[in-house]
Amino acid sequence: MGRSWETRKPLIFWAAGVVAYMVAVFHRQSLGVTGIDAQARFHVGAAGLASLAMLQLLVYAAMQIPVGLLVDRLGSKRMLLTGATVMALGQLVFAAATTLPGAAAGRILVGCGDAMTFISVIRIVNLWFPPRRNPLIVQITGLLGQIGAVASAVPLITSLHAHGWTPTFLGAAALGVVSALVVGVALRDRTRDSGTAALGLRAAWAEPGTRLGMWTHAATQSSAAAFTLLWGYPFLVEGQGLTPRTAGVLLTTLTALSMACGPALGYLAGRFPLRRSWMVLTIVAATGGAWTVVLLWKGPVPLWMLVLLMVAMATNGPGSVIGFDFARTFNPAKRIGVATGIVNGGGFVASVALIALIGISMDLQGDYRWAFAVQYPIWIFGAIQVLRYRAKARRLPRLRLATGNA
Ligand SMILES: N[C@@H](Cc1c[nH]cn1)C(=O)NCC(=O)O
Repeated sequence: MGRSWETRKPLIFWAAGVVAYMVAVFHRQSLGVTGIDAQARFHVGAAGLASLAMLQLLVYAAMQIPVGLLVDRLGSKRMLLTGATVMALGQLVFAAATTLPGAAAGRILVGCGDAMTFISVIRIVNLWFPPRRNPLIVQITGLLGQIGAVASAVPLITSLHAHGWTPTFLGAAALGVVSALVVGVALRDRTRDSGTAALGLRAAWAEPGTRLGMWTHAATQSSAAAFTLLWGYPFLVEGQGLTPRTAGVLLTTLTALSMACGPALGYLAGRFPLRRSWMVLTIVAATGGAWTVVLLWKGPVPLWMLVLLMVAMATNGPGSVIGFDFARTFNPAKRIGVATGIVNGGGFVASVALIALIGISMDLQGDYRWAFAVQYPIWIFGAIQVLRYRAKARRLPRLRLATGNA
């Protein structure tokens, strides 16, 4: 019994964290899938709806470093429980809200609780699994989170049409109870860190490997994130003249391919840790290359080329996870929370900035081609920073971490 518990407990703890993460992604996506009803309920147009989504993402991004510090001090279990409770509260507020400020308060709470979840799960993986298996397990965590996103659409829309707004979001809030119960019963934390938060933050930031991870996350994930979270559907329907159904199929294809790509990249990153930065640069180049063909195409882009664009962007989410692997291999376990927070925060700040820049560009000149061209500075600057911090990380002597190289 003792032995089998010892071998099973990492899996049980991780599974509890994954349940919490899937519920968090369900909450995160709940505004997107109920957007049309939200516009009617809060008397806002597309811009008002986009502002609510951006607000939630901004709070998520802004919370990454404080939450990372708290994860290091309080452990994953407390943070996952707090995150589940705050998100449930957010959905309660959203269920009752009838005005835009009320809705905004709900989305702020959801963004805040969501911010506590992924970092806490990454810490469970880092502490309980052997280093070689970390990249694959973190990829599978991301993949299972995507299932939470896909699974949110049908139940929420069905419930919205059958029972209406308030009961649907009360139901979503109740999921927080499930998440808290699973974490409360199944997860045990390892010992807490005794260092000070300020020292942890300074040390994690000073480590070039952390910033290598941050720029990896920013350069890889922003294109697909902006596409799936807001601009993909209007680009495909208004910009390319596709039917809503074909646009939906392409977006689903992107998510499905991304889920298939995760384990493959996780395996490669674990097997060839010294080639991780090349994987990152290849992903950025492939994404930039596919977009360049699409943006330069005269007239409507053929469907096969749009499919190739989806294939290239499908590598973005899994590629971004390599950033967390840099954080892990270049930082000791006691500051893994804050290092992961820096990496995750960088990726989401870049994604929010890209979403905003595409919107501003569309308002100014109305052409999707020019609007999507705002991605180039992010890719180019991101790739330069990856090369720069890779060189810095390689120059430092590495005594401590087996795969601490780029
Ligand atoms: N880049 C994502 C992870 C991912 C994996 N596959 C697709 N996306 C990320 O940063 N996740 C953080 C989170 O809170 O979801």
